[in-house]
Amino acid sequence: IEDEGYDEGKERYSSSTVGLLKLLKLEQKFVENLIANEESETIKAYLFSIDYKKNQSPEERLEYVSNPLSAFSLVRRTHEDLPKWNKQFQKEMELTNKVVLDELVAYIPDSQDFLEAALGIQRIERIYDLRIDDLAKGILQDKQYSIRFTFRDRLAMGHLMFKQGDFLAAAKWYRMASKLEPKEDNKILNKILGDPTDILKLQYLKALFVYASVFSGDSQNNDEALAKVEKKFADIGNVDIDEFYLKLTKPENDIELEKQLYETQRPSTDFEKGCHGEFQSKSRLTCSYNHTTTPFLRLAPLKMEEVSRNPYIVMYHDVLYDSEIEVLKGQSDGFSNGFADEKNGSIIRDIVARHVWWSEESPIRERINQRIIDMTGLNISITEKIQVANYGLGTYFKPHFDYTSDGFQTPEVSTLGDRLVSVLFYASDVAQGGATVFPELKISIFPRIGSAIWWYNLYNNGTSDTRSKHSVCPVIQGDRWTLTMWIHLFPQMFKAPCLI
Ligand SMILES: O=C(O)CCC(=O)C(=O)O
Ligand SMILES: [Fe+2]
Repeated sequence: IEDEGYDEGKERYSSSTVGLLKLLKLEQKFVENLIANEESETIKAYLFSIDYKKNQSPEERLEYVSNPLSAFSLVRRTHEDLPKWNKQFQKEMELTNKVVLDELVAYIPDSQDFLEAALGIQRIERIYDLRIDDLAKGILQDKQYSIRFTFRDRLAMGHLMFKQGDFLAAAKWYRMASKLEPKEDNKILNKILGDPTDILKLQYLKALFVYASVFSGDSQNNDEALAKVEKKFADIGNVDIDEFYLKLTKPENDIELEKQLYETQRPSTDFEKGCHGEFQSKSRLTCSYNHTTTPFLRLAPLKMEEVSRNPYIVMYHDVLYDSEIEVLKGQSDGFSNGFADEKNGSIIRDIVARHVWWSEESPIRERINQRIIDMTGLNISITEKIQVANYGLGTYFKPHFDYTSDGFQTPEVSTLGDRLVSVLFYASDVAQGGATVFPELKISIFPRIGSAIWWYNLYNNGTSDTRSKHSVCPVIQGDRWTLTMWIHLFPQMFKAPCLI
């Protein structure tokens, strides 16, 4: 992460489906500029390698970027391959629009974005306890998707995990790459993108040896093991490597190896259990129509479901309308990039794309404000902002608190007090993953379009309630949209005097 420094101005395509759609569009523009020369073998090979023609309609495109495997593929091939293809096209062809191609290539994902995409895949694997061999084959939890990781995708995951020092994961990915290697032995591809077979062999063996050396106690840690292995391999010739690799990949040996690689199991944390949907659903508290919080509700009561009584968490259904969702998604032009975990040494919890929605005058904003008042009975100051968030490839939120003693200071807090209540609207369904989890309370809530939850972050006396700790599980498959508002303490002075 440190390599290139963190450049906030750069597009983070992988952190939101909005970003990924932009990237897909970029690739499609690139293709459109080649179509005139469609007969060329090189272009044919390129179009084949990106599975062009699959994503014609907006629905298909959204589906494509909502799947972590195809999303990763997209980021990888635009980052790694596109510049090489471009170079080849420029050299080989009489293209009228060479400048356009160069211009498009200038916007490809950088290595930070590429790494974020790999970390998203890793996060899905870890948090949902998936097997890498399943993932590579398009099996996500119990669902088999038609999308598979290609040879180069698998190899790239291996390299990135290796670089992260996760040698077990690297070995698992290299193993999966080795299974596709002969089939994708495509001459044109290898000529233009390079033939990584030798690298695969070497890296696969290195990853295995490093892992085994630490696992067996031969080395104290990864660094020591890696140093030993590098030294050993420096003396070995290619013939030995080939021989070793051949042995390793023999079916009978591979089966044994597979067992060993997947042997160790780690118990799930409470957050992860929540993500798996393992928490017992609380015996139904109450489901009812709320027609008392505000006078308006007498006419149009809201569907309310208590999630927890102490601390109080409540869910409302059908409180955000499709027409409103359309409008708030339309705000996505102003999205700021998602952040990585680490930024200037301080932990940043937010890796999703966010947009702060300030426009107080909009009638929609007023309606949503009113609905928040109807649901909570609290006083919303006009200076409170609403945030639209859109998630991307395996993006999530670490367990955190919304009150600002968790290390966050916002200008509102000094004038409005701490964040008493969090209100969260779900502006989409999520096909797989993406639950909101309260690990201390053993509660998880899976997004349902149009629903909202709200909860207290502070006790009645204004001090922090640590039970409000919550997190967002990585999205596995889907397009997650939310709307968040924090209601601050001071404006409740007269609304709910007993609070303070
Ligand atoms: O989207 C969610 O489920 C929760 C988001 C959240 O925790 C936050 O915005 O602080
Ligand atoms: Fe939060």
